[in-house]
Amino acid sequence: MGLIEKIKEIEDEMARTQKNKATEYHMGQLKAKLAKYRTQLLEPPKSGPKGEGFEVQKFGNARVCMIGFPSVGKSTILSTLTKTQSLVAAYEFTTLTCIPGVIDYKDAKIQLLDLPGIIEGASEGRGRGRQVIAVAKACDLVLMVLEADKAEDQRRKLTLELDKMGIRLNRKKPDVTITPNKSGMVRITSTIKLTKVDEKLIKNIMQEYKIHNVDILIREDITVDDLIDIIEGNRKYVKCLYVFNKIDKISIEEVDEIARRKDHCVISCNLKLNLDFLLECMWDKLDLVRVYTKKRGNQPDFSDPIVLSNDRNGLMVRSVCAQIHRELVDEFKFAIVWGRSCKFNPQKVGLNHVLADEDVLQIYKSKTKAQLAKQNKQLKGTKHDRKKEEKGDKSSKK
Ligand SMILES: Nc1nc2c(ncn2[C@@H]2O[C@H](COP(=O)(O)OP(=O)(O)OP(=O)(O)O)[C@@H](O)[C@H]2O)c(=O)[nH]1
Ligand SMILES: [K+]
Ligand SMILES: [Mg+2]
Repeated sequence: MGLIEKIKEIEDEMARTQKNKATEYHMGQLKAKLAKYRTQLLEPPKSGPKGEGFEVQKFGNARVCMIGFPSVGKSTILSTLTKTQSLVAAYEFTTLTCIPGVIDYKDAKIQLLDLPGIIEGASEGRGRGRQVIAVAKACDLVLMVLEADKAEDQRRKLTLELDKMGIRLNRKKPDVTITPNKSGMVRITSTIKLTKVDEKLIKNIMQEYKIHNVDILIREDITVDDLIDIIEGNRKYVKCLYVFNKIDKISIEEVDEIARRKDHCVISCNLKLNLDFLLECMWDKLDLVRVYTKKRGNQPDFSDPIVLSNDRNGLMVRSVCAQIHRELVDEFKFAIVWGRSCKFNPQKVGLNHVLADEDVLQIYKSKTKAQLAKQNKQLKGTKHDRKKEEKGDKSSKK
């Protein structure tokens, strides 16, 4: 039996099983089994053709991709927001590969990826769904593009497909730490009351994974799925913005209601409606921080910031140095900062100072290794000369 069939079998059994307190433990075990098969499915094939991925070179300060059903308007969005033209047509699967474009926004460059449409069953290999979803895993933000009049159904299906491939949208990694011990048992500590799992259920799951010697520290009211996510360890927590396109097809009342929801943006490419707001939403969601560097006595270059990602690189001065030059962290002496991250303006700071958007930074270096070596050489040289002179003095006195 292939993996897909095994998965199907467990899914069928889960659908058949009534959900109640008595079946809770069995359901937990089924979920763990399912997760294990799905992880196997995610592993690249050991032999045979790997299947063409959609590798596109990273560019710019952040990467955003568009995921959606066919013909929801992904290519229209790319062609509208960037200088790149991606083929737009009324038939499904117009786009067959990954097409990158660049959005210039607030001095930053954001790479936007147009992708083929995906359909139900994508995670199990229908169409090029698996490759498409793999791209989403490596992005800073997913735009889930939905057709306004079919949006809820599309959203539910897409979320499920992404979920099956280990992508959790707009969620944080559950606060659970599992550390090995030598006690020969599973020890569970929780800092808050657990209402969705009990000790027996947790131990059942651990047994399913054949994990016996661990301490589990739980700091939030987790579900079985959260626990499995932590054990599997390969989940990706990705930000998502729900983009409702073609709002020209629904009523103004509906538009108004959707527009008020968190992480939602309503647009119409045809009517060129709200596209500026889409950019603003993307920018807010990406949460990028721009830092302008300046040289002593000069004005900062406000057109060319160093862009830091709030979650990936961290916001410390150290990250800026690392982006400028590999050795700058070692050569760093101190920096002076103007801006919102400071108590005083300007302020002298070290490598661990946390920067804020639009800060201005002036870095002072200590001498580089090469400079130090040169200095040493010169010093040696002068010592040598002095000795010579001294010797000369002595001999002349003789
Ligand atoms: N009514 C309406 N139609 C739109 C809008 N935006 C795009 N379309 C149309 O939707 C159709 C599909 O657009 P595409 O941009 O090719 O869609 P896609 O998502 O890239 O499609 P695939 O590449 O096939 O997955 C085209 O006929 C567009 O003109 C809109 O805001 N309103
Ligand atoms: K299309
Ligand atoms: Mg397209």
